[in-house]
Amino acid sequence: MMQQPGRLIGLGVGPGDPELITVKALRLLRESPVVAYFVAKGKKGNAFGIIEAHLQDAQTLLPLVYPVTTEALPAPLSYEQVISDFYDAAGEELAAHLDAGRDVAVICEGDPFFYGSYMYLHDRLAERYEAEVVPGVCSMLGGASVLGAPLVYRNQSLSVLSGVLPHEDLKRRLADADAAVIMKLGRNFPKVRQVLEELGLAERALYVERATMANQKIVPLDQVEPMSSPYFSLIIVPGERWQG
Ligand SMILES: C[C@@]1(CC(=O)O)C2=NC(=C\c3[nH]c(c(CCC(=O)O)c3CC(=O)O)Cc3[nH]c(c(CC(=O)O)c3CCC(=O)O)/C=C3\N/C(=C\2)[C@@H](CCC(=O)O)[C@]3(C)CC(=O)O)/[C@H]1CCC(=O)O
Ligand SMILES: C[S@@+](CC[C@H](N)C(=O)[O-])C[C@H]1O[C@@H](n2cnc3c(N)ncnc32)[C@H](O)[C@@H]1O
Repeated sequence: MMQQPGRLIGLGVGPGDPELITVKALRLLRESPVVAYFVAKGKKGNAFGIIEAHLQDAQTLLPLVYPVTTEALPAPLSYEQVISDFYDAAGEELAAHLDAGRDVAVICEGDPFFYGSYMYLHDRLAERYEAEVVPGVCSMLGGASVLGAPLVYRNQSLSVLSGVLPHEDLKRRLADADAAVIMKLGRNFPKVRQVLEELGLAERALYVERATMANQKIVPLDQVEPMSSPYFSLIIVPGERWQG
């Protein structure tokens, strides 16, 4: 008899505070024989840290270690090719478990479909296997809550921007925004702050590192050490308050 394949599950585990995981994510995490997670080389993994207390001995752990995040690559290697090969290999690793009939939960910090690596596995596997995605509280909402910053009033629109954008692109998009969230700071922080200053937005902007995590840090934007900003930080430019 053909083995019934396992299910691929993208599990959002929230922005850091272990209590911000959903009841559904926790149930599916406990029920999954295989738990996969992305992690940078030499790190523990932010998503992993959120859920590790719930793991049981019988569960198989599958760390998916990024071959590169910020390191320069020797020619002829390109970042895109290395990353794409890595996702292909990770997809096949998961497929072996799914073919053997085992469900695989891929845990994701925040929400799986909001800049989450799970998306690249989903794109590779969701047509071959049954896939379920459980949304999570994303970092910008965790960030807004700890910063005490209502994001958008009435008919304002919110722009979510990547700090990786070049200076001029970022400036144009921010100049047009009612309210904005800027993700992916890290080495991009000095450029992002410079753009906010040029637009006169720096005073309205709020900065947080590792929002809702145990080592969360909120620092006034003008006091952030330029090269100390971690990748897991973001900036919020809240919409102008509506005096309703
Ligand atoms: C290259 C760079 C550019 C960029 O962000 O675009 C980039 N990651 C960078 C840095 C970095 N990444 C991580 C750390 C350690 C953090 C720590 O542990 O403290 C550091 C910092 C460091 O190494 O110093 C870990 C990490 N990253 C992702 C997850 C999984 C997840 O969140 O799901 C986790 C682990 C989560 C966990 O631990 O749970 C996910 C993504 N990271 C991507 C790209 C995309 C995948 C590649 C692609 O397809 O391009 C994707 C999927 C986002 C996307 O596609 O949007 C940027 C350099 C910026 C710069 O120039 O400074
Ligand atoms: C690869 S994306 C993952 C986003 C995640 N899937 C989510 O739903 O928020 C990583 C970026 O999300 C932001 N981020 C994720 N978690 C964060 C947190 N707890 N505090 C601040 N920023 C965070 C940072 O801007 C970081 O560069």
